[in-house]
Amino acid sequence: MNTFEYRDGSLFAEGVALSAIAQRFGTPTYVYSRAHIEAQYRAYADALVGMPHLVCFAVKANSNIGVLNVLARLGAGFDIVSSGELERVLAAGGEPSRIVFSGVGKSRDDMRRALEVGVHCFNVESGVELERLQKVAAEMDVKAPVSLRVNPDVDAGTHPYISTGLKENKFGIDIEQAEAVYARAAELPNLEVIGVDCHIGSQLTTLEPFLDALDRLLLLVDKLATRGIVIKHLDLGGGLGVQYRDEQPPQIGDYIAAVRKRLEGRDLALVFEPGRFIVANGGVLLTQVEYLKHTEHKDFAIIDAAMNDLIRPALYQAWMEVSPVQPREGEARSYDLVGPICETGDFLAKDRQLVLKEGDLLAVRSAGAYGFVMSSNYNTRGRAAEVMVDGEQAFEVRRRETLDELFAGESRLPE
Ligand SMILES: Cc1ncc(COP(=O)(O)O)c(C=O)c1O
Ligand SMILES: N[C@@H](CCCC[NH3+])C(=O)O
Repeated sequence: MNTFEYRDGSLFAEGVALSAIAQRFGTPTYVYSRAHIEAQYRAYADALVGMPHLVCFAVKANSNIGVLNVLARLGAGFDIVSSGELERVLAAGGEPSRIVFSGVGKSRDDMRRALEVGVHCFNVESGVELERLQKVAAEMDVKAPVSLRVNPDVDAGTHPYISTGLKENKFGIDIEQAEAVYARAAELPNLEVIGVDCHIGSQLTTLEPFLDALDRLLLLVDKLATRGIVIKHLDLGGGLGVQYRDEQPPQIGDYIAAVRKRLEGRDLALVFEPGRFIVANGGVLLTQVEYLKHTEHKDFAIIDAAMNDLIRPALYQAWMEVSPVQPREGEARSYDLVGPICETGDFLAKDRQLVLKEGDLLAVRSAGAYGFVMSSNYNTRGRAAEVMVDGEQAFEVRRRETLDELFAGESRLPE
């Protein structure tokens, strides 16, 4: 589904021209499409119809409260990794009983708050975390629902920084050790074992690694059953890839059909934690050309968005498609699109054939996931605004950060 399309020579987000958004809210600005986010969530949920399931949006991919609210209204669950994300979900109207809590470093405060509001499940990533959770739950005199995140040692075939299911990664419990840790969990009085969890990586473009991991999890579920440990749900994490350039990620329907087949005859509910799939192609980063700088070796378009706004190209050498908002006629040149930050790694795209003039608007596509959430204040740049388009209307769901807000909390030393 493509919600960003040209009409009469101008790029639109649903019914709103991106040029109008730039005029009203300035640049750089993230622009999201409600219709896209809803359609992607529904595609996941619809594929699972007839099986007990929970689609928990991975909040780390885009934690804007407007975005979370759109999903909460559809009845989505949420996958969180901090109490900050927990508070965002609550502020957005998310249902605590549909929250799963992932992450290798949950603090005692994180655990207390999640137990207080009553999350669906803790995805526990180590034996030491399990012992801590038992202690915190005992102090509160409650039972904590628990899944162990196992590391199935499969190669997701994705960028090494976003691959999480290999033995050498910090995530999860080695599948070889999992039975013993489950046995311990079953002994602990303030824990209730309910699931098995895994997440092997992000931006996967083939199904095999998902299905290999699932097969390994099912073997574990059977072994646990012989010990009398009954697993109620399988959490297969997120990770389904999207198209940034010419990738051909699997269709959600094919993925779920393959999962369905493997679960036939079993009494298991399913949990998924998709992030990128729901939001990546539902967002663009809108930016303006400040200068065109021609050197003997290169043509640079210096734009007002930078690596602090969108770090994916610098960090993962990620390809982000760039489209002119109002394309011009003329002879294209090969531009590197670079920001104002004092780093050679500050680029959003390289060697793009474009016809540009100073002041032109550009849309960096597929920026709805791991965009704003990974932004920083490097070079004392305020964070971009975020706008949600809903049909013919555009709402500012986060205003541009002012310098006052940026400095808040800092102070001089006493005289
Ligand atoms: C535990 C966990 N769940 C879900 C996700 C979401 O992944 P994706 O955005 O690739 O769907 C991640 C990020 O990779 C993760 O670490
Ligand atoms: N931030 C990464 C994905 C990380 C997934 C989180 N476990 C990206 O932009 O591709």
